[in-house]
Amino acid sequence: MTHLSELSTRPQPDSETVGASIEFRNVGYRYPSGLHAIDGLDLSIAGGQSIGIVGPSGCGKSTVLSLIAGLREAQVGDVLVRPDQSGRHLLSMVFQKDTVLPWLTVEQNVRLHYSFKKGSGERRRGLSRRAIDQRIRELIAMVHLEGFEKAYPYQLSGGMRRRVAVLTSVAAFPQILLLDEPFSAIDEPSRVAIHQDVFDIVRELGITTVLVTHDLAEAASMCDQVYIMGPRPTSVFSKHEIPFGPERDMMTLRERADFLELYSRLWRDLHLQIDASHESESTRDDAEGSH
Ligand SMILES: Nc1ncnc2c1ncn2[C@@H]1O[C@H](COP(=O)(O)OP(=O)(O)OP(=O)(O)O)[C@@H](O)[C@H]1O
Repeated sequence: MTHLSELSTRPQPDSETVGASIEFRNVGYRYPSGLHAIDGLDLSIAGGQSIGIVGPSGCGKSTVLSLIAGLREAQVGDVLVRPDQSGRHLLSMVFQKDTVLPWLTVEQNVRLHYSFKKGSGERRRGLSRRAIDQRIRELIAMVHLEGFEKAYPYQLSGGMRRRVAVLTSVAAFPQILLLDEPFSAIDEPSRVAIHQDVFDIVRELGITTVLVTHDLAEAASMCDQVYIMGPRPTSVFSKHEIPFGPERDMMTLRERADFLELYSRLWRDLHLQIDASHESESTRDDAEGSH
């Protein structure tokens, strides 16, 4: 990929561009229906760090993201999102479903989101139309879509559309990026290539990233910490430090013995929680059946 350090768009990294920090303190959340989704959840994410959230199906992972995004409010405990000092756009989200606008080309989609960049006012600050065009081109090059600027989303493969979706979400240079199973619908080789792009982009831009996924290898390769969640109402079952550092080659990482060893530790915990989730579901069914 093209490194931002080679680009004129590179935001000036300084102590202020580190991304927002996020903390959950003993958080509990119930849906208005009464369904208890989260109970006693503690999480701590430093600015610029990437964490992965993995757990049994339906345990409450997406609910955690909606609390960070402020779409829902916890009834118990505190969700603290502390912006950095940069004044950057606070938060962007990428979902599993396509969020690319189908009536705009790749370049127009990226330009639209770039225009959301907080405090940019770049035309007003005297940046010429040509310079902005150059920045848009550079952003597109970051995800290897040169030559597809004028293509519409329907003319792209699933993997390419995902690249555009991720690119639009980082074009506004957010402090936080929330990813909700964003790559699950794409084939494995494309997925690993996109992991590399996203990993490099969020590192370079200093974006705090929270990734919800069912793919343990994805979490282990892209994150600094992985949290394995327990059954609903969910809380953290175990937290794992990922030791692979800021320079990672996604293609070869999966072949390494230390990666496979970590993967098997993660899997062991996830397996336990999947079993626990089945047990608590059958207990719930029994309790409901006895009424
Ligand atoms: N708006 C809602 N009202 C009531 N219950 C909801 C609502 N949204 C989700 N739920 C329920 O809350 C629980 C947690 O949902 P959530 O989507 O957070 O789980 P998840 O771990 O992300 O699921 P999955 O692994 O299947 O993507 C589930 O039982 C779900 O059915």
